Amino acid sequence: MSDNILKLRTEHNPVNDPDPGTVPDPENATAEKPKKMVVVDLGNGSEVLHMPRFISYQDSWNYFDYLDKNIPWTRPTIRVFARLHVQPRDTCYIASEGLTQLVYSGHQPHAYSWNEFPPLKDILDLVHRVLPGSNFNSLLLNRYKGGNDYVGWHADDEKLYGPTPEIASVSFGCERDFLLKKKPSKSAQVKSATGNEGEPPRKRSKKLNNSDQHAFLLKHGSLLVMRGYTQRDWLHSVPKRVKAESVRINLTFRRII
Ligand SMILES: O=C(O)CCC(=O)C(=O)O
Ligand SMILES: [Fe+2]
Repeated sequence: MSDNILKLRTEHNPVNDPDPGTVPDPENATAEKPKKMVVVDLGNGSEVLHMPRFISYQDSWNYFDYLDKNIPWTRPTIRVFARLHVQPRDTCYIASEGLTQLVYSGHQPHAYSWNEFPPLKDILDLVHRVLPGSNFNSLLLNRYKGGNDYVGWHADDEKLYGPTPEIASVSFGCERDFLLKKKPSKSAQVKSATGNEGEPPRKRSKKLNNSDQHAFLLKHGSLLVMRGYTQRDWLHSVPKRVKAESVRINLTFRRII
């Protein structure tokens, strides 16, 4: 692919990407519009940022096409609760040199270099610009080929990311729901295991307050950031959706410390 195709702009495109919520500035029609960022305080030092229009519509499709065709996607076999499963989505892993190797669910993905996929470095730059102080050095890519592909409830709480990892997630293509739910507290887990409050543990563990669950629709070109203690205290998932027929590509930037 030629570099020109991927000379991507970050500014707003009024034709492809109308944004009725932002009033144009008649004094300076070319001024870059501030992008909307929603901050959700999850409590106890956990936080989510959501920027639905992070990358413009057309640039996002250019990235989607590049990644769909050029990333060496695989569907590895992973271990979940001592059982082997084919991971229910395609993945690939990129990391800077000299870092601790990532191992998750008994699987050690091959680490490709950023230099092999220059557009990923451009997206990384865009992410660094909206998140001052961030310095990501690895990236897990996911490709969901349709509504049957998913990621189950988990936290990205591997030791190599440290106690308060910041994870920046960029989505292209089919929009999918991204769910967060609070992990049961340690004391609730003990009670639930012993069943000492008269209810079956399964039933009780499903009771969540509204503030203990959140849903975000991750649109084409959006950015979602989890930070603080989100990985310690919360689980997240992208569930199956029968109606999601087309492909979604997701990039999760992380920092290995
Ligand atoms: O696809 C997504 O939005 C989330 C992916 C994810 O949670 C992960 O790769 O750890
Ligand atoms: Fe995750």
